[in-house]
Amino acid sequence: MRLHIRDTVDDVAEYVANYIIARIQAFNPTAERPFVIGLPTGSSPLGVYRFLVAKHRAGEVSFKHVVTFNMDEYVGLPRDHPESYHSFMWKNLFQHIDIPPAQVNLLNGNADNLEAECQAYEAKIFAVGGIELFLGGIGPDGHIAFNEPGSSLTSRTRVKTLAYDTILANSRFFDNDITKVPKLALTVGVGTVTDAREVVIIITGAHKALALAKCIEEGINHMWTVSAIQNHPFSMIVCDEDATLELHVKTVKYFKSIEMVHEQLIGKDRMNLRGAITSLKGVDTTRLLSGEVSPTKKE
Ligand SMILES: N[C@@H]1[C@@H](O)[C@H](O)[C@@H](COP(=O)(O)O)O[C@@H]1O
Repeated sequence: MRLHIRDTVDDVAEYVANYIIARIQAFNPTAERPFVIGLPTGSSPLGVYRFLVAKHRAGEVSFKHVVTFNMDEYVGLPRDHPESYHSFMWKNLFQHIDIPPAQVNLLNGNADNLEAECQAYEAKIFAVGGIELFLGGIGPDGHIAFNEPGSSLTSRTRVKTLAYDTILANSRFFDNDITKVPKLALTVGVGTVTDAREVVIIITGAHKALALAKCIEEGINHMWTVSAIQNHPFSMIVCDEDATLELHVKTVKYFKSIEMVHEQLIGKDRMNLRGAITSLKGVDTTRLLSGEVSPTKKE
């Protein structure tokens, strides 16, 4: 697992958006081979979406061959309700980019048969060849999508009862009235997320510091469902300084030093792994870490 620490929430958003753009471009998607991405709602990805829209308007990225699957949706909330995740995604991302509507997938929380809706969603993900990159946020209790504490770490898309903490946290979108917050949601499972070929998680704010520490410094635990990404072969967390408050100094230093070496080796071009390997040849990595030598200056 990689951890990238950025100074502020805006820096996190810019980093993640640039990373996604680089991944789409490196993938070089076509109509036959689209880039499939899983997307979250909430305040965590908002800056990322703003940045993606700006880059799209500047002609730097196209979503014509991108297919999306959103993580979750409330049950029983009308699709056009301002707080439905459907409304959120169209308002903050989809209506501003060139993605064909048929390539947008959101769970239908008003389906007659919710179980069948969840199974069809999983089948559709499978049919397009799986998810290339799943972007996620977390709740302060470490839940990913609506996989509340105690959820199975192999869970699939299903109906979930929301935890009281989540209802309370989300009441800010419903006039601070918990009675207006839906109590059920459809959500992808932890297993659905970790089946993606890459997982990128945004964690910002001091209120999520404990969750970040549990996710990184302790074992995999169903009470902090995001910790399941420890088992993922290609996962990354991007956090701000505030979110590191509960981490050991040693942990922060470790991940910062790893990133420093990484940056020195491959610079801004994070896709250029071939270049990184070439630059590594003949370089003393211990001296590289200390800043004594640079990857390009071989002796
Ligand atoms: N189901 C969503 C999650 O997918 C999201 O990660 C979480 C955190 O939201 P925020 O980013 O606003 O803190 O809220 C909800 O519970």
